[in-house]
Order: sequence, then C-alpha cells, then structure tokens
Amino acid sequence: MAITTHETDTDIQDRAILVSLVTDEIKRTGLDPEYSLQELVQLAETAGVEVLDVLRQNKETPDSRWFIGKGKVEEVRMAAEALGANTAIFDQELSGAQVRNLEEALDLKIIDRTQLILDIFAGRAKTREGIIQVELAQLSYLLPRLSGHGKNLSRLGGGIGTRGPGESKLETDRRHIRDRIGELKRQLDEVVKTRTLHRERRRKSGAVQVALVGYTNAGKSTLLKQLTDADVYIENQLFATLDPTSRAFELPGGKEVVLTDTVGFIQNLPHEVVAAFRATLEEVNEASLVLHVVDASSPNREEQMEVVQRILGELGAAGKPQIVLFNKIDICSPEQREMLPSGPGYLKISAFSPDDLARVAEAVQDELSGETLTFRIPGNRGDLSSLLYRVGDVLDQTFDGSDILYHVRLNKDDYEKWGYQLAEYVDESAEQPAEES
Ligand SMILES: Nc1nc2c(ncn2[C@@H]2O[C@H](COP(=O)(O)OP(=O)(O)OP(=O)(O)O)[C@@H](O)[C@H]2O)c(=O)[nH]1
Repeated sequence: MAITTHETDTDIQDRAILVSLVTDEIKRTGLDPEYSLQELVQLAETAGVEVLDVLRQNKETPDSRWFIGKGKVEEVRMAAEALGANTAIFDQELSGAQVRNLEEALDLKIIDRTQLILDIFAGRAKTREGIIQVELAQLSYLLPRLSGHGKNLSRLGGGIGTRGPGESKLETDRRHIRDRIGELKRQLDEVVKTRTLHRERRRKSGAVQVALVGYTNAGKSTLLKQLTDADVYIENQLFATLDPTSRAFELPGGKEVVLTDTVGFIQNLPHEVVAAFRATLEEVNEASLVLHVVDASSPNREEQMEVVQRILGELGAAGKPQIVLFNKIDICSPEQREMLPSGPGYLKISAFSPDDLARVAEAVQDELSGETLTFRIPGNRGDLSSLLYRVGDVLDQTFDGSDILYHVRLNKDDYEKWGYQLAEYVDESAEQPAEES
C-alpha cells in the first residue's frame, strides 16, 4: 500500500519508482537517457532511497500538466500501489505545477533529479560555506516552484527532498524566502572575502596550487588521501566530497604544493548548484595545474570526461595545464585499457598502487618545474632584477659589462603571468646551466 505524503515521520524509508521521459529535445542533445537513468538510480541509492522500479516514456514534448502522459501517470500509480512506493523520482526537472498535479494524481512524494542532487548535497555539506551554498541553491530552486500557499511544500513528508531548509521555513511566503536568499548571499560574500584573503596569503607565500577535478566517484578523494596521507572521507557513493579539502603534498624534489579536492562533477549539474558553488568551484582557477581524475573502468568514461571539460570551460579554467589520470586501471578489462589514449599528459594509474602514486608525483613535479632561462638585464633595471627574484628561483648571476646575466628557474604558471615583462630580456645565445637531476 502506498504511504501517503501526509506522513511526517522523518525515519520513513523512501521507496521510490523512478521515471524518465525521453523527449525529442533530449534526443537532440545526444546525451544517453539510459546512462542518465542509471545515474539516477545511483543518486537515489546515495540518498538512501530504495529503488523499486524504473519506468520510461518516449514523447515528443512533455505534458504541461503532468510532465508524462496521462496513461503513464496511471501506470506509475498502479506500479506504486503494487510495490508499496511512497515516492516518485523524475530524471528531468519538473515545474511547480507539474509537481502539484502529480502529487494529487499519485498521492506520492514527487522529486526531480535536481532536488535529489540538492538533497544529497544538503546531507553532505559540512563547512559553513558549503551549508550556505546548499541552502542558497535549494531556495533558488524552490522559489519559482512555490504555489500561492506553499501547499506542495507543506505536504512533503520526511526523507529526501526535505533536508536543508526546515519545513517551517518553507511554509513561509515568497518574500520571506527572498529575504533569506538575500541574507545567504550576504553571508556567502563574507565567506568568499575570507577565502580570497586566504588565497592571497597562499599566493604571497609562494605556495603552488594543484587542483583535483573529475566526475563524481572517479577517485579524487582516494588520490588526495593516498598522495598526502590525509584523513579524507571516501565512499563508493556520489558526491561524498562536497567541501573542498586542501592538503600539503610533497613532490619528489622536496617541494611542497597544495593539493585541493573539489566537488565532483556530474552531467546536468543543476545550474542552481553551479551558481551557488561558483566560489568553491572557482578554486580551480587558482591552480597552476589541474589533475583530471577519470574512472577509466566506467563504460561512460568519454561522456564523463566531456562533462568535466565543459564545466571547466564554464569556470574559465579550460586553458589550465592539465594531466589526465586514468584511475582504477586495476579493475579495467584489457579492452578498456587498450582504448585509453596515451602520450604526454596522460597517466594510467590505480590510486592504490604506490608505484603509480610515485609516477603521479613525478609528473606533477615535471609539469610544475618549468624551465631554466637566462635573462640579460641592464644594470640600471633594478626593478626587473627584483621581479626575477620574486617570481623565480635565481640559480646564479654574473656581470657582463653593464648587464647582469641571471640563470633563473621559472615555473610555467609564473612565466605565463610575468613573462610579458621579461620576454624581451631572455638571452637565447647564453648557455643554460646543466639541469639538476
Ligand atoms: N578499484 C579501484 N577503486 C578505486 C580507485 N580509486 C578510487 N576507488 C574507489 O572509488 C570509489 C570512489 O572514490 P572517491 O575517492 O570517494 O571518489 P571521488 O571522486 O572523490 O567522489 P565524489 O566525492 O563523488 O566526487 C571508492 O569506493 C574508492 O575506493 C582505484 O584506483 N581502483
């Protein structure tokens, strides 16, 4: 028997029917709806939901009242009754009216993909910044979906879709929610300011940043832990990491860099999430190097890599130097291994293999170490001499008439930033000192 949505016991186990509507528009995007649905199953399980059945419909356009066709509504109702479901989760975004109509027709709690992701985020956020960002994303999502009386919200029972902003808060009117959004944005601005100060401090201290990015569940946290011995939360679940975690990571040459794990990416990452998490995600822009962790064992590896590149592009980080780490090679089939691209910028690894971790550390060191250049600086340009000392590692200096010759080791990122001032002083005829081994 279906449990009605009037229940308020927060311990109720959500038992859900999953529903996917494949419209012509979705077909045009080229995204695989079956893959999306598989991911929805994983998301639901991550949120602690028991998935009872999965129903699909193909339809040119969504129904404006129920999203799916009327016949399909009846099918969902019958399945829910037969299996004892209390929730229906839709793989696509629903409008407020569609949620209300479906609730009425089915007497089930109605959740869509975005709400499910936001709900997982709400359960995971730990830092103040993360908590503010999730609430902001949830309220931005809910505001345009509020009915005049907020009826759909007050009918929500316990379990998924109800974490984060408390029910009493949700029952208040739109103005109240707008005020709260304004307040959260102010709080977030404060947090962002503090974060910017920290970044400035890190930059001044010369700490080099390396960002781990990747599709959710690719193994970013595992790598962070393995590379730095950090105590990091790892789960075979989506979005185990929500708040960015930074740890010192020592390179083989002894230099320390700051390694940061960011929130996992996913296709159709709700735009409320991207907007609210922009400040966190933009940490990637501060990095000198991006380590793109890929689950090489996933049958959807290529789509996942594309999603990550697209989101990096949206964040303005597409041009960053990048090393692709094909992770979980230990569980890849020989065919999967063979399909992987190889060459510079690609490594095939298992996060559990010490040898592979050493190769990662070496690749990071090589990528960051940059090159040694000789600069011929006129003796009266003390400003350029001090710039060289500030941004590079001056190996030695010799006088040549009124000029000073500097041998300087510059990392690529610094050279990109400062090179324009120094480029015309590079002395290409000078002999480079031998590389340190
Ligand atoms: N077999 C195998 N499993 C791995 C490897 N690396 C990570 N895993 C497993 O993959 C799962 C996900 O790992 P996480 O490190 O939590 O992944 P994540 O990318 O941080 O995930 P999000 O927090 O969702 O972004 C865990 O069960 C890990 O134990 C690997 O090299 N080989």
